[in-house]
Amino acid sequence: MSLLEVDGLGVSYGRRSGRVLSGVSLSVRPGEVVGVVGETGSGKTTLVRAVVGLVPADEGRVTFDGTEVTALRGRRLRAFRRTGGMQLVFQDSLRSLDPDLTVAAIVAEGLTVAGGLTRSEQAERVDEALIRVGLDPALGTRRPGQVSGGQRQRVALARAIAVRPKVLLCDEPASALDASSRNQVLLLLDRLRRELGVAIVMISHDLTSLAGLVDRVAVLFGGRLVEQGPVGEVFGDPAHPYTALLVASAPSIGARPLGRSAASLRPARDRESWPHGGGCRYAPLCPFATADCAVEPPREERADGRTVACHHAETWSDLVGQTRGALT
Ligand SMILES: Nc1ncnc2c1ncn2[C@@H]1O[C@H](COP(=O)(O)OP(=O)(O)OP(=O)(O)O)[C@@H](O)[C@H]1O
Repeated sequence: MSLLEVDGLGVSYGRRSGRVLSGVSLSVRPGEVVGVVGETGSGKTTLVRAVVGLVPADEGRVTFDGTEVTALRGRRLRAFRRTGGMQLVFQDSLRSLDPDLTVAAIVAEGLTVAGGLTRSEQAERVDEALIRVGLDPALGTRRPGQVSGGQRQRVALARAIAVRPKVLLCDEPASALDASSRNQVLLLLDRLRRELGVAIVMISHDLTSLAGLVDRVAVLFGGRLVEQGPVGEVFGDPAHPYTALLVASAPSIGARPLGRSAASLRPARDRESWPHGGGCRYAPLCPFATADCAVEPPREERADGRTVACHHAETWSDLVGQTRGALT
């Protein structure tokens, strides 16, 4: 049973932006960690904002714990948000945390909004959340500018978990940090998932950050999911040429897709004239694309929890190497 179901989600920011997300489907089970990876501008932030109802969807549905979030408006949407079942954690905690509030007041924000707790119960929950993320409750009197970047990100996580959510939506939660603080935040997320049973959707452009943490991964390109499945399978044996390129470009994750070099997967640059119809968004760059890829919507093959949207999913890997000279 999935806790969060995203079904055919489409989003645009007005007519001029065009479709920023199209036909995105994703499901998250209780306690599961799902990674969403994609390059800058692929729509990752838009996806998490649309999931919590901060950006309206213009097609598709988001259902969380039995509630269709995309059908909620106005008062009902605000009431749903107050329950705190889904919590967003942003990349830049210096900007997302109110600089004038103390750490304790920040962590208490969601609890105040949800209501129903006495002052002392609320203070207890704040201390409990700070301890849970590895911070001394004595830090509660400081302001965001008076703690380190790594500590600030922990404060953002403490704020999110204080309301006991079922899903944390983390948008590049560690990418603004130095390597050591980044690792600590990733380890902390892993611990929170184990100790609290909270599901996590983790957005990142960095495969390495996702590799050791997530159960499943979805790959976004140009606002569409090109592939998703168990992380070991997707990173170990990519079914979409774009995923293969990402994996080959991230040697630190230890996977060796097809045993080939990144060069054979290198994007083609000679297809600018190809029509951008309803076909595969990656077609103009894909070294294995044929002309119909650009106009025909790619099939979504589903088997064993894996999905791949590629016309040549079964055959492109056989062409690696042969096509390089011909198409790139
Ligand atoms: N408020 C907005 N108004 C108009 N266009 C927007 C808005 N927010 C995002 N976009 C556009 O939507 C597309 C997807 O942006 P989004 O921020 O979701 O991508 P992203 O994958 O999260 O990128 P990054 O990794 O840089 O954060 C981009 O082309 C962006 O310019």
